[in-house]
Amino acid sequence: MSLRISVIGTGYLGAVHAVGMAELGYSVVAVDVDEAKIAALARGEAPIYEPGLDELLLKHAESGQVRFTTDISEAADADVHFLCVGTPQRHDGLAADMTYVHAAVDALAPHLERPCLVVGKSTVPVGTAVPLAERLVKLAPIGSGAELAWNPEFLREGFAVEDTLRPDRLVFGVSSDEAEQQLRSVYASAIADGTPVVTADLATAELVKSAANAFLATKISFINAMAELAEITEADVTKLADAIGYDERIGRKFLNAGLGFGGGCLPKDIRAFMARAGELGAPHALSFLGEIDAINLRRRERVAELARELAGGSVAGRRVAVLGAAFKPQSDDVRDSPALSVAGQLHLEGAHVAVHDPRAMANARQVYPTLEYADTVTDACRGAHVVLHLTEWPEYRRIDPVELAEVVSARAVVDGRNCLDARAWRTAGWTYHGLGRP
Ligand SMILES: NC(=O)c1ccc[n+]([C@@H]2O[C@H](COP(=O)([O-])OP(=O)(O)OC[C@H]3O[C@@H](n4cnc5c(N)ncnc54)[C@H](O)[C@@H]3O)[C@@H](O)[C@H]2O)c1
Ligand SMILES: O=c1ccn([C@@H]2O[C@H](COP(=O)(O)OP(=O)(O)O[C@H]3O[C@H](CO)[C@@H](O)[C@H](O)[C@H]3O)[C@@H](O)[C@H]2O)c(=O)[nH]1
Repeated sequence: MSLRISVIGTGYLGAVHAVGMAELGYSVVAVDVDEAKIAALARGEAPIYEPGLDELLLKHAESGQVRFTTDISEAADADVHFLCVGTPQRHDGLAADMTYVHAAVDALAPHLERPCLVVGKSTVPVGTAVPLAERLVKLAPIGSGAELAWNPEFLREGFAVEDTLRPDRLVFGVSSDEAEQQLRSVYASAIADGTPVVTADLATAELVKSAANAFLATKISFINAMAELAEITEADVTKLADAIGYDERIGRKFLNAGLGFGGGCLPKDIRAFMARAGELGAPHALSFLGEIDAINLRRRERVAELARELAGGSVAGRRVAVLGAAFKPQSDDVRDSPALSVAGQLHLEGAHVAVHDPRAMANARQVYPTLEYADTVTDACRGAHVVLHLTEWPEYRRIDPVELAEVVSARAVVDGRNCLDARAWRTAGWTYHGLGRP
């Protein structure tokens, strides 16, 4: 009989994971406490924008391969339960808020009458899983045989469906051979296609995830530190990245200098990692991540500063067009969006900020309701004294600077992602400013 899977938490990770498991042929029940989200998913409507998700969701919701519910007791019969709830940054510090993980286990455990594997996918501080396993066993009915494993998730938003169906690696944090075998059967098709598997203890699996995101954040801040120097020396950080990236030990990926990293993962994960190191008595081990965070946040301030300079010293009373609201292209996610952070700052300084984004306007409006939102790039830029290109949607690269010049008040553009055609913009009479790119 095919495996029965439950997925607890249907956000950016869980919704895709649930649908991905259905695509692999498993019978899936997906649970969330958010009634509106579950109602939308049950209708076959994805509550997030993620390329490829709509089609798969519709197919599997209609066929009943995946069901959505707010009633966690409906997950009781699953063989494998994936925990995909949020672990955001706490409001009172850097550490991860583990409330949702605990609540999910507390709600699920009493229903686990039969042997099953509960698999954590959320990103958690190292040292979470062992006590969580004890909590699970304590709250499950006596003799239920429920066991905990950790299988961190590495998907990228914008490529989430692809990364779920064809992961580049699998990490299984397990306490028994049975747990490993169960995870191997869940992911049998990816493993048959050659996806490498690293099997480890629970702590290693947790640590791998934090380490991966810390490394990615470090790579981005490294190149952005180079961009700071390139800007002063009028060197070109994009060429620098190409040149060092040809060294296979370095690699060109994640060396795109610009406005820096945001989103629901890298910023909060490096902070939680630092906080955890402190709790473990090793604060110095990760103190460099504080600098990685600081370099990253300086990029946002630099773009705000350039906007002020280009607007004649202050943005008060000036019109600023912000192209991009999502934290990255191909996503509607605005969590810790660098673009919106800059937009919000300039708005606070008295600018009239008009934002455009192909997918993230509804989410942006919820977080920054006082900004203006324009349906088209042209409308966002009408009368602008400065245009800020802050999220590199492909359509922004196709903007004709000659046409756009007709609607702005001043031809000044900051390319916060260093990917517009600088020569074309300058030829059309614009003052073009990249970040570490002359
Ligand atoms: N977003 C990503 O690309 C990604 C990738 C890898 C790992 N992660 C990690 O996965 C976790 C989830 O991230 P996300 O981006 O999907 O967050 P999210 O906020 O989009 O989704 C979390 C979901 O969990 C639900 N939830 C909260 N408490 C619940 C409970 N008790 N029972 C059932 N549902 C509950 C929320 O309503 C929400 O829908 C985080 O730990 C994150 O770091 C995320
Ligand atoms: O060269 C680069 C690459 C990325 N970014 C920025 O970095 C952020 C994060 O990008 P990316 O890592 O592609 O997006 P996420 O979807 O947040 O994915 C990260 O976070 C997930 C959640 O933990 C992990 O699963 C993924 O492996 C990890 O890449 C975005 O703001 C990007 O604009 C840069 O500034 N320069």
